[in-house]
Amino acid sequence: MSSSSLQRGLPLLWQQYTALFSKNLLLSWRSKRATFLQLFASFFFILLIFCIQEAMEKSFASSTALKTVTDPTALISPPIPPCEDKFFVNLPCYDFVWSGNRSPRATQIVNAIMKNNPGRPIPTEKVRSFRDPDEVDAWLLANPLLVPGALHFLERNATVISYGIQTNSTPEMNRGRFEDPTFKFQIPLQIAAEREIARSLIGDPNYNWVVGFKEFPHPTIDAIVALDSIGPTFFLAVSMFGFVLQISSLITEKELKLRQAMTMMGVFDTAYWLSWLSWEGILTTISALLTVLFGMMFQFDFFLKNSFAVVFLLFMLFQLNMLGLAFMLSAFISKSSSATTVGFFVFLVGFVTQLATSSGFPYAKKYSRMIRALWSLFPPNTFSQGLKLLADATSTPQDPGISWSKRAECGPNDNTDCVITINDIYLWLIGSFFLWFVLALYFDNITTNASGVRKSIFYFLKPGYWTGKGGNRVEEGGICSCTGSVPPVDHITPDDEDVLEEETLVKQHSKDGLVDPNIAVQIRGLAKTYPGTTKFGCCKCKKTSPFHALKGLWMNIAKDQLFCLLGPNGAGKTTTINCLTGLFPVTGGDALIYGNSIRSSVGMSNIRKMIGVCPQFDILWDALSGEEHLKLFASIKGLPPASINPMVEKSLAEVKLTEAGKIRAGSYSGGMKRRLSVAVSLIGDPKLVFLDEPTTGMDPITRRHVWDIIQETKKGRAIILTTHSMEEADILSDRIGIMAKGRLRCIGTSIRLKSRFGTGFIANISFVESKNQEINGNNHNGETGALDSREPVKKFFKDHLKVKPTEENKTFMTFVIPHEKENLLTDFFAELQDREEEFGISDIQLGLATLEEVFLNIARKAELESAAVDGTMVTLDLSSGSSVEIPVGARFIGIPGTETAENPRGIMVEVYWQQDESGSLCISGHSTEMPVPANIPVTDPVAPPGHSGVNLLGRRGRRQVQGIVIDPEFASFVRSGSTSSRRFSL
Ligand SMILES: Nc1ncnc2c1ncn2[C@@H]1O[C@H](COP(=O)(O)OP(=O)(O)OP(=O)(O)O)[C@@H](O)[C@H]1O
Repeated sequence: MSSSSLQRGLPLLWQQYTALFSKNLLLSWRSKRATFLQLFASFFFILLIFCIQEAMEKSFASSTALKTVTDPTALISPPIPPCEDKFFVNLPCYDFVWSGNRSPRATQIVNAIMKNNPGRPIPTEKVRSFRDPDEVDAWLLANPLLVPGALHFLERNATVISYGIQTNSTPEMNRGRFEDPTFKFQIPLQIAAEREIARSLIGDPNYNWVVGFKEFPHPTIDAIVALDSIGPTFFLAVSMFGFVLQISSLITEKELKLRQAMTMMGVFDTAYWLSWLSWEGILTTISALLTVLFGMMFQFDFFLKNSFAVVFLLFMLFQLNMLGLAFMLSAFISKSSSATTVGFFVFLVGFVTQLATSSGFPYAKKYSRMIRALWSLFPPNTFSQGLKLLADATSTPQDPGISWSKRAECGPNDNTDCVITINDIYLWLIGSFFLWFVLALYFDNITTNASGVRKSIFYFLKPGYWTGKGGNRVEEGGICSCTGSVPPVDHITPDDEDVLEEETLVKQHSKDGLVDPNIAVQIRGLAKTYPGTTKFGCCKCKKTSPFHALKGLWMNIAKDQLFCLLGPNGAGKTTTINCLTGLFPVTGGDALIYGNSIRSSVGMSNIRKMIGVCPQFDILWDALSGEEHLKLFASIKGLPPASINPMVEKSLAEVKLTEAGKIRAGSYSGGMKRRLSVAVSLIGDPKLVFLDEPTTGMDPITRRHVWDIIQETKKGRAIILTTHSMEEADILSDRIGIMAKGRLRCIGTSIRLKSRFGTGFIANISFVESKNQEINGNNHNGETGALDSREPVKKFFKDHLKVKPTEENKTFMTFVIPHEKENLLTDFFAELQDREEEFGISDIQLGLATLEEVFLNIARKAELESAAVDGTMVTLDLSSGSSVEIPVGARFIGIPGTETAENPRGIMVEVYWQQDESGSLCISGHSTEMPVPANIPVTDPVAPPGHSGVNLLGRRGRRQVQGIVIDPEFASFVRSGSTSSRRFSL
């Protein structure tokens, strides 16, 4: 399938939208628990409100507060209650105390009060008497909470008895019940005192004294009391489920670079956002609908009396607003684990502002419009006011609620200070939703993505953004960080002849404006410097200095060619790929991909249609299967719908994932994930494929299988492959470029590199076992004998080529023959073959050095080059037990202090290097000690920058001895650098 047959324009937008929508649906379906909570959380909260209301009704059972009272019944002569009935009392308590006990008449009156208390004569131990009110006060002060009140009698004369009442006037609340001291205690005590005083004065102990008390007729206070007060908080909590889930889905896609992968596949931002908006919009609508239905199910007047549409719209618009807010906030969050924290913070802020809203702020005439407008931007506030309006409209049985037609009118209960109607609330919610959504899109573009790039602050002012022809240019660094000035990279003329030749060729093409039809990618002086940034955090300033990751790459990559980019960690391979795929803006130079410049937005959008990328890390959704991944990416890429299913089947079969095609990628092994990533990169038959370490984590069999796939797909397209496996590079590549420290160090076919940078030819000589034994005669066991039998061969090599075996055992010997002896080899091996029988040789193999050796050589030289500049040292432990510090990558090291009469120039060793698991260079061993050749004159010791002077162990403190570098490369780096003194000059 060629890029020309891919979908474009509106059909592509629609295809991407439907694919992304299905992806969102699948993700929600696969995380059922979270989706269930999002939809049904309202049920639990409404149930809770219902329970709270029931509990309130129970505790108010003795009061008429929650009942409608139209014809209040009179309370006739209520009795003095027992003191234990009080909410807060210390036992044993008194029902009342009194003063005036020196008056017999008062004593008689009190006795009558106790005896005649309706329904319950008061026992004597429940009453306490005092002489006068002062005594009572002193006692009350010393004995709190022992009595609800006191009576004070004063007999003035035979016909006048004064009395006074003293009560604890604090009203009290306990578990939702209310105790008013006037009704609970004072009135019964007063009635009792007056009744008995009257009887005493009249002299008739049966005198009838009836007093009745009636409350006002009043309507019920509906359960909406609960909804009105706790409703806003509870419904805010309901919306938080969706809010947190939404933020975490968006951030996860950003964090796992899934968004970036989709962008590289050419996803439209519009399709991406619309797919989220519509799916979450559906969930929100269902959740709002269920909230209203649950409210009706629990028979709340709030939900029953207000029109269904009015209530539903309020809940739906509110939840949609919270969604917009979630979209917007997600632009500022980089870790999905922070979603809950952000959700909690928003909830807390919402809770506080809702409290203020419930208390009337700022929806009253005394507050300015401006304050109201600002306040209404935060969805929980408007929602809270909406709930209040609807609750007010159903607060009494007579209130009919708000109907759809009356939504723009002020309710009957709030028309005195009516500044906002439910219709205004809708308008605010719709307006603020669009505001949040537009801000979400804007911030999404101008905040840095997972790769640390963003669009400019005014990107939307560029016409190219709207026409689709450009406007995709990205910048580096966050909006709150200032990128420092980027120092230019010095151009260094390559010292390798092949690299220089390639550079000259590309420069010539570029100068002549020539586009070679056989070239897929032409890299023209590509440079990339990660700018140093200064980030202003809360209390500190973070500074990083600029880093030159690519220092000018020039090369051609032909069509139908697999170009392998090798290099140690940090060489700049991934940076090259990211620049070529448009993920990072380039600092200098350019690259043409099939004639399209990566620096032009139009070029880049053309390039995206013809490339496939398998990034270094697997970019997959754990919850989607292999098949679903391929379908999604194929749809994003724009494959015609009819071709998607056959393509997916074929692709799965190619990467041997047919069986696992329906299994979720989360349960794939590392190798399976890589294979799926390779399959994704090949979707749509791209003309250029980038494979960044595609076989990492694969077992040898699968790796070979993937090699087969790559070999197969090589036909008709260019592939740029990076790998740390030399075997892979050797087998697959048509051409290899080895990079180190941001520069191309060598380029050519595998054979060319081996012959130029390997130590030479490797000759493996195998011996005939029986011949050995024959020569050994009767010494069958002796190793010495076996070795002696090979002496003639050793001598033959030494005499003709001046080489010793690097490895030897009973049955074979290995010799490394330097390149300069190449012209002697034909005659040498011809003679060796002729004398095979004489030497007891069974087989002779001659090969070139391995690519690994070439790679290590190049990496070692690059490390040494940078060690000369920045002084990176490692410790070399010598077999003699001592150790020296040497620059990373140094090959020949002179050991200071080993000069003797026999070896006037001292001793040196050859250091062997290898790559560790992380790809860094480390010492693997060293050769036996040997004298420093006589032709190397001894001068001052080498002191790379950062290392001040030589410190010989024991002479100055306990610092390490620094080895003396005898590598020619190091000498030349140091000479061109800042350090001028060397111990050996070459
Ligand atoms: N966003 C960034 N900001 C600053 N420096 C970066 C950034 N990305 C990469 N680098 C640095 O640029 C250098 C090149 O990195 P790059 O990822 O291209 O190396 P690589 O050759 O792909 O290595 P590997 O084999 O480990 O993948 C490294 O030293 C790295 O630390």
